[in-house]
Amino acid sequence: MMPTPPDCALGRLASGDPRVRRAIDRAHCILDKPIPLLIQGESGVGKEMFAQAFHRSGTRADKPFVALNCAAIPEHLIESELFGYLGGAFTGARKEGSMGKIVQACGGTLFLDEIGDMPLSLQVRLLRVLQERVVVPLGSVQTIPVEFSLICATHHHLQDAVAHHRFREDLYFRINGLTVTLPPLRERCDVLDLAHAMLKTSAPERELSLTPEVCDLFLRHPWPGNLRQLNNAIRVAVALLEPEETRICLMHLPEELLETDDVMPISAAPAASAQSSDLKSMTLSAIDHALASTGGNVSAAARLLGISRNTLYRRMNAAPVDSRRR
Ligand SMILES: Nc1ncnc2c1ncn2[C@@H]1O[C@H](COP(=O)(O)OP(=O)(O)OP(=O)(O)O)[C@@H](O)[C@H]1O
Repeated sequence: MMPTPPDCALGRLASGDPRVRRAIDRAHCILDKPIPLLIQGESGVGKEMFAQAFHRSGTRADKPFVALNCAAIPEHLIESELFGYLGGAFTGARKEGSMGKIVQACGGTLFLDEIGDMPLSLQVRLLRVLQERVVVPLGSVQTIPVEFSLICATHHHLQDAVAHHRFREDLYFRINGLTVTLPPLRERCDVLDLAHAMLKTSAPERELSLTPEVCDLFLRHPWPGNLRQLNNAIRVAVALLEPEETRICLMHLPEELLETDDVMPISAAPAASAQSSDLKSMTLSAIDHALASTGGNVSAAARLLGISRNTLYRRMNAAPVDSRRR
């Protein structure tokens, strides 16, 4: 499998994690081929961002990317949103009708988020569209030919849903040309890389870093909200930073991160002592992760941790042998 070129949108998705890298490379192999992509993973792992990057990397990049979240709208509305309708097709319908997401996506990409939550009755209709490549809007007898690239995403295990008759097997085989699974953030080894990339995006004009305590917390936190939660934490921290400050420390983080962690709560840790205890409390897991994600490059690991190279060497040498085996 060829590595994804770094100059396309898929290649630019920050990832030092081998599972994500493999998902990117596999998806890149089917770019511009008539193979539907299915993206699995917990909420907030970046499924929609992955789908958008996939769309932007292909020849359809300048065509529409049309998304529909099947879990976010009621059953009767999904039908009209997806297939469109003629004016007056049902009570409350717009006078001028609606072309529907499938027709809007023609020539581009249709992204069906939370496909596992699509009601069974609509699954039959979607299957027909995918097989026959035509849409019949509600209230119409005319067929509209459609051509689009399909990406679906779900946090459900679709094979289980098929086994429990909540998802049609024939539709499952239609939509999973290639399945990629994005791991939850707690299992990724590039949490600090992601945090730094998000820092750059949140404050492009500033040279900001994370204190070792923050790195340590980030590495230990279970991140139930995944990348969405990390991104939110970074945005909050940047907003709370004083203009002259350049280091994100614990006091800048959202409270729920500190409450669910065994780090000393901020109420008991005044800002000054939080700063001075940074280095002492930096655990070896932070150092190990930083070294692992930089391929053992001490200078890069020190930059990632927001400390100098010499300080990192001192910290590594001071580490008791037993604790290094943790
Ligand atoms: N590769 C990435 N780099 C930086 N930030 C990211 C990345 N992927 C996701 N994010 C951040 O996480 C947020 C959630 O991403 P996204 O909506 O793609 O997740 P999702 O898995 O589709 O979530 P859901 O299942 O809840 O719809 C995004 O708004 C973005 O802020």
